Amino acid sequence: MALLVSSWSNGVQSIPKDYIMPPERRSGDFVSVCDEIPVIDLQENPKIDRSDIIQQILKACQEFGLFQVINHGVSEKMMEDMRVLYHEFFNMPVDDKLGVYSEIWRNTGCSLYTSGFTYAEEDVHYWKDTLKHVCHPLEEHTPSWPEKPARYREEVGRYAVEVRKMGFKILDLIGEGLGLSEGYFKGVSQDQAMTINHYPPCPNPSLAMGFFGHTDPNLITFLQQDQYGLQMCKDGKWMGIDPIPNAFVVNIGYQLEIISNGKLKSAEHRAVTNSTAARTSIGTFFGPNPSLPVVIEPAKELVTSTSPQMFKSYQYTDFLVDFLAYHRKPFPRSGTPLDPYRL
Ligand SMILES: O=C(O)CCC(=O)C(=O)O
Ligand SMILES: [Fe+2]
Repeated sequence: MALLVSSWSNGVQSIPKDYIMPPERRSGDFVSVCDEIPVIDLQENPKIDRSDIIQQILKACQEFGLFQVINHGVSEKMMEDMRVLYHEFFNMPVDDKLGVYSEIWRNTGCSLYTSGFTYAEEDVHYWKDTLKHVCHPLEEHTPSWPEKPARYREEVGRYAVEVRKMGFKILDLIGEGLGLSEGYFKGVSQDQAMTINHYPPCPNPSLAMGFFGHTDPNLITFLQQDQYGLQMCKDGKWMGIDPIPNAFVVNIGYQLEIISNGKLKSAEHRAVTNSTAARTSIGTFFGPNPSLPVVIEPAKELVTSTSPQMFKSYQYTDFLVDFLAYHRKPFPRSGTPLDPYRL
């Protein structure tokens, strides 16, 4: 427990040696907020055609693999309640978090851990603590969630239901745009999990990293952020993502790139820290159920003579094992976790 950054970093003047990234793994000083990252308004509006919105989303997924949505249907009050709740959660006394603490990242159930996937194996640590749990079906999973703050299960449960509605609405728009049959994504998005990353103020943000560069292994992710800190990489260049109040950042994960037969790009992203304020990102991840045998492959509709199959067919559980193994390899790493799946 003493390992949690939020439990020891308050008031420290400099970062411990084992949090100082080697220069090539730091974020560098010249990343600025990019105003080209698409912001898509999902408000139903008689002047905007559904097909226009679909085209905007597809274009964003092809060019950036990431976009923001506003007027998405999840109430601002609920989003604000989440920010307040998680602020309280990460500021609770250490003993109140014991029930969910775990030394390492776990794929199932609920865990609160620090740094990357496996703290004990890392040469350098990341300036973050993470709470992760599964959200669907609710009744099955809420008993594993934190008991404190007392309203946790009720409020987060309501939020998970609303985010699920928004998620499927956006997945339906993507499916329609790709020409897939209605409800195509249902079978590969049965898992809904939340990952809440908390980055306490860091005395030396330029020497430390919050979250290493990665691409989400699941289908699609919806993230709300309360401060600047998220960056994405496009064509080898890192760019900052504007923390638009009450927007969701939507990013494409590896499974959607594969199912779309490469028509949609997944987005590599990372998070930096800052010295003045704690930052908390609240992410919801949709993807195949990691506890069931689910076969993933490019959608048959998207494999044609002019667009040959780009990726193998495989079990999602195998992909997750390879993804983790990749992220446990020492630096420098070559390739990406997607490479072994290309044809
Ligand atoms: O904290 C952030 O903004 C990034 C979080 C993230 O990429 C993740 O949880 O996968
Ligand atoms: Fe991520």
